[in-house]
Amino acid sequence: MGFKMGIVGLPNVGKSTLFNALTKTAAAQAANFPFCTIEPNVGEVAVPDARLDTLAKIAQSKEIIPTRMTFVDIAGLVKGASKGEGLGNQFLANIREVDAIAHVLRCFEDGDVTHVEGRVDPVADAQTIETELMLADLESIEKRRANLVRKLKGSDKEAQQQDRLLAAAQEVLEDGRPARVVEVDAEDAKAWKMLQLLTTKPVLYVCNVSEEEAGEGNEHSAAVAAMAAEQGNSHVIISARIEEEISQLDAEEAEMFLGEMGLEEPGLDRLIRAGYELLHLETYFTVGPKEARAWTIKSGTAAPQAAGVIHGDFEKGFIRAETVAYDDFVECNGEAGARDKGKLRAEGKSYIVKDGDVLHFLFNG
Ligand SMILES: Nc1ncnc2c1ncn2[C@@H]1O[C@H](COP(=O)(O)OP(=O)(O)OP(=O)(O)O)[C@@H](O)[C@H]1O
Ligand SMILES: [Mg+2]
Repeated sequence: MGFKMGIVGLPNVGKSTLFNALTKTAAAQAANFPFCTIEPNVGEVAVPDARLDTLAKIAQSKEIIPTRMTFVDIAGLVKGASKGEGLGNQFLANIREVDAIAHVLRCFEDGDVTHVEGRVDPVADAQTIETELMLADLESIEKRRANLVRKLKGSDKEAQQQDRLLAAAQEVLEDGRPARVVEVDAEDAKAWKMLQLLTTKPVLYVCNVSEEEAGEGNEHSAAVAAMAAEQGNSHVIISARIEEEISQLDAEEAEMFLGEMGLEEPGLDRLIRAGYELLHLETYFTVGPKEARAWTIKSGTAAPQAAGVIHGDFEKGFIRAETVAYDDFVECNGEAGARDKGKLRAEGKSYIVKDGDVLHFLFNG
């Protein structure tokens, strides 16, 4: 399925620096994915997961293949983008296509790097961008509702549902709030998502701080943290500059560098994991002597659909899944041990796959 995060923010806040750092990681592992096509501003990034290495060691897998997430580096938005012909609207269309937004906020003071508004104030910047996204949503809602008028005269159920949802979004937006605050029933969830409103996308704030502040952050990132908590959004503190430097080092050098900076892991790993959580994603594994591989599913996915992530035929011909929980797999030192100790379960079509499951699918095909 492929989950996409859009990197969004004002110009010159460090979006491309971050994107470059992220995609350097992917470049190093690109050999594992010979068939993956990458557009210039779109990059696939491996999702770091220490469990995969542990599983590979136990099963003596020849290859380790992490699961991946897509990042899209979107050009800077400015005040008035929602009204802008051409580029402004083009960028907004790019945002429409992503599943979640990584909103980069300039939290570093550096006189040499120009801030478009001439001051460092990430909370105000966040509001500038959110306002543009809200205006863009309002405009598209008005257009769409106008187009629905004719259909509403008949008894088109779908049009009625759309119009009702659009009206609910319009009401909060006119009140100066993002559409994500609208509470949506389960029956409307799909149609709501299909509206692709920009301000319904989950947001992760990325506080881009200076190199010295990568560990603890600063007053600006603290202000963002407070804003995020109030909104129910999450945030990470990162120095895009450092991440870029780290991404160019080999594993050993990177570890030394991190140690010197007093950091436990690259900020990118935290960012990717936060994005994963934001999208309610989970990982299951397939493990054998050939390869140990991680796969991404939405939380709450049933076994046949989880199998479908590997191949459509696995889903169509699904018979059952042999399942070992990650901890059991490690404790029993592999699948054979798990089987001996009765930790290998056979699960049917209604089984909801759990994060960390090691799976083996049986199917007709
Ligand atoms: N944490 C940081 N500390 C200091 N300088 C930084 C930091 N992050 C990025 N920069 C610098 O800020 C400048 C702008 O970065 P970058 O080009 O990544 O921004 P951008 O958001 O992609 O801009 P645009 O929207 O114009 O494409 C670069 O000179 C970059 O080196
Ligand atoms: Mg850029």
